[in-house]
Amino acid sequence: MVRLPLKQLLEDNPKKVLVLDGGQGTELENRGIKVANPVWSTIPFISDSFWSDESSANRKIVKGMFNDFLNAGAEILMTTTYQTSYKSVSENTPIKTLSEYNNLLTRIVDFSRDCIGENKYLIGCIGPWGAHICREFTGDYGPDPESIDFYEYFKPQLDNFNKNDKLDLIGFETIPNVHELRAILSWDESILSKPFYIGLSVHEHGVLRDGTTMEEVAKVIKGLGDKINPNFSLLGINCVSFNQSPDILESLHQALPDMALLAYPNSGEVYDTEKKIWLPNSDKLNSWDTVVKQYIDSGARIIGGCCRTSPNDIQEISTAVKKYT
Ligand SMILES: [Zn+2]
Repeated sequence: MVRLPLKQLLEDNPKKVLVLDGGQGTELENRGIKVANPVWSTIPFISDSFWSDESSANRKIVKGMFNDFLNAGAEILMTTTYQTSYKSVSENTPIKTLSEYNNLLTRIVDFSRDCIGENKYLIGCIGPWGAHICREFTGDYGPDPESIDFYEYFKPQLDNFNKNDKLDLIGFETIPNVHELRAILSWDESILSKPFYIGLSVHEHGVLRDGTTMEEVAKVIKGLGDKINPNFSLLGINCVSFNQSPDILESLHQALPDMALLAYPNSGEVYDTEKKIWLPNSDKLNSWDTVVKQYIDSGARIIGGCCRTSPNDIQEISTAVKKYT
């Protein structure tokens, strides 16, 4: 194998910080793919022409995105599978059976691996239950969140990703709700047999979108003691406010000083939920240089960008990571 196993790389090189890619869904949108639909950035992979026609326009766009993130310095990249759960796909596309679904995921992973080559790390990205019901930024999972069968929801995507050696890491992203966090952390190696991380969806006031504090998050993890799945490799924050993200990561570091962390915030623009557009942030307090330095001081081992971050942002992150490691 060309790559060291990711866990080994991080353990053997305590100073190593990996540069992640940027916001794929919004980057594909910038490049002309219409992602406004229930499976969001999965959409280019649903059409047969993506797979049958080497010169398909969407194929060139996705390949170009990976290329530009690589050239900007990304060392670990994601599959574009945030809204590719079996439930979302089978309810909203012509792909209906489990075998068609597995074929789709395998094709996406193969394609992504071909785009990035054997030397880079590949994350199998999985969005939260909230992405299926459009609640990942409220954390509101209804009146009876305890009764949600999270395992049933995630199982088809997990089973596929667990078995795929082209993936180095599974990434649960934008987890906004403590019930979902508890569910994921309750799964043992028979359910999650590959290294995985959890990216939390955190409010700018520093609590999970459902109000759970970072101390409570730490309590959930510490409470598992020896029962914690040894594949649980990193915890962090994603799709959070650029300005607030260094403080949020530091509070996670205070609560869990031994945990390897990761951070990939939004670009610093602000989403206007009424007009449904991104506005420039007139109060951008930080630059990537200062943010990255603070992340590293707080124990971050993987740093990148989430929604609206582009290859230019990844270039700035990469420069800062080189400067501070
Ligand atoms: Zn995002």
